[in-house]
Order: sequence, then structure tokens, then C-alpha cells
Amino acid sequence: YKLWSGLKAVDYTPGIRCATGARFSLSALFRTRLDSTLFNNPGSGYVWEAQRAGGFKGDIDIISVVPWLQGDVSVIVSSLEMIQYILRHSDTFDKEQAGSKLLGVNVLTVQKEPWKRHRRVVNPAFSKKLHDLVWKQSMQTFRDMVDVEGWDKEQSVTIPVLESLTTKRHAHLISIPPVQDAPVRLITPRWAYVLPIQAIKRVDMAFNTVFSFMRAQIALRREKIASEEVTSDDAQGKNTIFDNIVKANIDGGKFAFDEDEVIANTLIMLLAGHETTPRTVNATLALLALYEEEQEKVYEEIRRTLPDGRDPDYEDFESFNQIRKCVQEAMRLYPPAPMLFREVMHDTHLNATDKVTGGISHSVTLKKGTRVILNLVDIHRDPRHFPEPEAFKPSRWDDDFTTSSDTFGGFGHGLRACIGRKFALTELTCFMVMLLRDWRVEVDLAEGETRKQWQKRVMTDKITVLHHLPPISVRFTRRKLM
Ligand code: HEM
Repeated sequence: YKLWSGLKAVDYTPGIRCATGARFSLSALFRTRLDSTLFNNPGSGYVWEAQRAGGFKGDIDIISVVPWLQGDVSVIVSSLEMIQYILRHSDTFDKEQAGSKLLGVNVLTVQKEPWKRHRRVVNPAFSKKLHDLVWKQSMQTFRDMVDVEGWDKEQSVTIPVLESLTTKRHAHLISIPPVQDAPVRLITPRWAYVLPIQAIKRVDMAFNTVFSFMRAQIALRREKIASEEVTSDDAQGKNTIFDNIVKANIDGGKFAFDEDEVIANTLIMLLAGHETTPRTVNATLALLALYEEEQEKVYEEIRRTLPDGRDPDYEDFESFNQIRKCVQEAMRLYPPAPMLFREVMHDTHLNATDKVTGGISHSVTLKKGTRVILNLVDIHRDPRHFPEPEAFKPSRWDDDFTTSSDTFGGFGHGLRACIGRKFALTELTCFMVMLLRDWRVEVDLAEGETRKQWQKRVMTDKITVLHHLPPISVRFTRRKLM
């Protein structure tokens, strides 16, 4: 019956029939299988696997995933036209209801009307003052990194796992330890916390500790705001985001946050860029190491903007177009958030597009509750929009390198687009300028390995359930003083 009603819910759209749904929590544990039938499920690395296997089979840009045992029915959508339509119609395609399971209700996951309240509270914090601070803080963390790693005495440093460096750097910037436990928390049903399983108990304890810590921080902040005491962090604007959120708890009224909402929103601000920003740095640096001529263009831009070799200021941000084009192109090829998730709020029709022409093929009826997975990997490699899609070509953004460009989905689109886009770009730009001004990034080949093999090893193989690139090994070689 489950299979039959599932097929009906997606209008018998062809696709995968499997035991557990694409978004069923425990499915995330299973390895992605392209030949997924019966006992396998598409897993959360599916869009990458499918892309590497030459894209989704079939003539249209939508496939269905219908489980016969457990989990929800979903469709995976892979055309720009459909994705734009879905993101524009947020009343029909809203955020998934299950999205708040990890941290509680917050601006990233909340649905419908309450979202306006959350966004209204958080929005003002993302001001010029904050971005100026992000720039300064990024510069300081870069200097600390050089210090701690002892690079100032080196002519050349080899980094076997780039991610370990960039994640540490970002964690330092936003002042939290890496939260590796999030995936376990996400996939563990509440009832499982009573089981005598050490790993689950440890994760529960870690999260409870974080929540208690947050409650204490909120109480402290409330007192400081009430007594109008100004700390040196306040003077520098370091509490901008946190203050906005805590004030919404104190002020009461129509836009008030309760304590759980304060915690959830503060944590989401800490976590939203925690994986995505370092992954963007990694992909960009790996591609610049491979495409040396593109790296030289970046270096030329830095030299032009900072002819005397001075440190860059936030005011220089707009001058680093070449860097931002490279970042955008790296995010096109390796979107850190490769899938966006929506839920159908009431029965609706969606025009399925033809894979080759992009024209409307036919209308599909989707039932309320169907999950919709927006596949950014495929739309970012669609030759209709990106000729030679596999090539790293920052120049394709020459006329349109705003990350809100129509064809670029890396930061989402429409009302629910990323609130931290400028924050992330500020941090990324500052880090890249500081690094590439003084150092050339090169591929670090294993013995007997060619550049092509390196590219295959670190940029395409072993892309796993968490959408990581495999360990990227690079070398930084000091440039001559400018
Ligand atoms: C390179 C880094 C980043 C990438 C690739 C990224 C990507 C995205 C994407 C794709 C969305 C839209 C999700 C959807 O439509 O379902 C989003 C939303 C969001 N992002 Fe980011 N993000 C990044 C950095 C950040 C940072 C640094 C912050 C906070 C400081 C942040 C906070 C948020 C929030 C709060 C939302 C939800 C906005 C809403 O629904 O109103 N992001 N992000």
C-alpha cells in the first residue's frame, strides 16, 4: 500500500523504488547506491553519485524516490527553471517541517509566517559594521594561523589535509569548537536516547552541554544589556548578532523570541557557515592550484590593489573581483550546500522540463507532504547554462559575478536566500587575499602521480555522504616580497 500511495503522490513520475526514503533519517547512514532498489536507498550523497555517473537517467529533469517500507516520498528536481519556480513559490514549497530537529526552531528552518518574525529580528545584525568586523577578525585569525603553524620561518609548507587547516581557522573566527556531532544528532530519533548506546549518549551529553552553556550566556548577556554595561567586545561590535537576538527576548511584544528561539537562532548563526565556508576555501584553493594561470590573475589583482604590499582593508573588498569570480566558479562546481530541501504544502502542479531543451514537457501533480530535493549539482553543470560545464572558468562570470545571479544557486534564491552571503564572502575574500598575496598554492603530488591523477584523487573521488571533497594535499610556496 505504501508504495502504491507513494507512486500516486508523485503522479507516477519515474524514478527509484527503495526500502527507505531519500530523507528518512537512518538512510543517511547507508552508502549511496546508484543501482538502489529494494533494500538500498539513494542516500544523501546521491546527487553527486548520479552526476558522476553522467546525470540522472530519463528525459525529464525530475525523478521520484518512493519507499515501500519507511520514510517520505520525494522528488529530486534538476533544472534551473523548475528550481526557480519552486523557490519563488514559497507558499506552496516551504522549508521541510523536520528541519528544526537539530537545534530547535530558527530562521533557517522555520516555516511560513513565523519565518518573517525570525528574519526581522536577525536581519539588522548583518550590517556594514558586522562585515567590517568580520574582515578585521579574519585578518587576525590569518596572522594567528601563520604564527601558530610557524609559517613565518618557512619558504614552503606542505599541507597534507587542507581541510584540517581551513576548518580550524573558521572555527577560530566564530569562536566555537567544531561540532562533529551534528549528523548523529540529526539522524537519531528521540526515543533512541534512552538506549544504552555510548555514541548516542555522548552526543546527547554534548548537545545538552551546549544548550546549558547557551542558557548561561543568554542570562549574562541579558544582565549586561539591562545594566547598559559596555564591554570591549561590544565596543568593537563583536556581540552584534547575539545582542539582536537576545534583545528580541527582552523586549517582548509582537516580535519576541522565547529562550529556545534565542538559543536555536544563535547556534544556527554559528553553524551555518561552519562547514560551508571552509569547504568553499578548500575547493577554490584546490582549483587555483590546478589552474595556475587563474591563480596568476588573482595575484595580479592583489598586486594592483595593494601595490605597496600593505594589508587589505574592508574598503578594498569591491576591488577583489577576480577572487570573487574564482570563489563563485568553485562554488558552482562544488556547491557546499549541494541540495536544498522543501516540502509541498498543498496539492499542486509542477511543470517538468525536458532535459535537452529546457522546455516544458508535461505537468506533474504533487501531493501535500511530498519532499522536494533541489539538486544544485546538476543545475550548476547544465551545459544549457554553462558551456564546458566541467571546466573551471572564472571568466564565465565576467558580466555577472554577483552571487545572486539567476543561474547561480550556491547561496539559494528568493526570500529564503542565505542571510550570511556577504559575511561568508567577506571572510573568504579576506582570507584568500592574505594567503595568495604571500604564498603560491601548488598541487602536492603523491609519488609518481600526474596532475590529472591528483585532480581525480582529490576533486572527484570519495565524495561521501557529507559532501566532502576527499583530503586535499597542497603546498604553499612563499612568493618573493612585492
Ligand atoms: C560559503 C558559505 C555559505 C553557503 C554556501 C551558504 C549557503 C546557504 C544556502 C544555499 C541557503 C539557502 C537554503 C535554502 O534555501 O534552503 C542559506 C541560508 C541561510 N544561511 Fe547560509 N551559507 C553560507 C554561509 C552562511 C553564514 C556565514 C551564515 C551566518 C553567519 C549563514 C546563515 C544562513 C541563514 C540564517 C540562512 C537561512 C535564511 C532564511 O531562511 O531566511 N550562511 N545559506
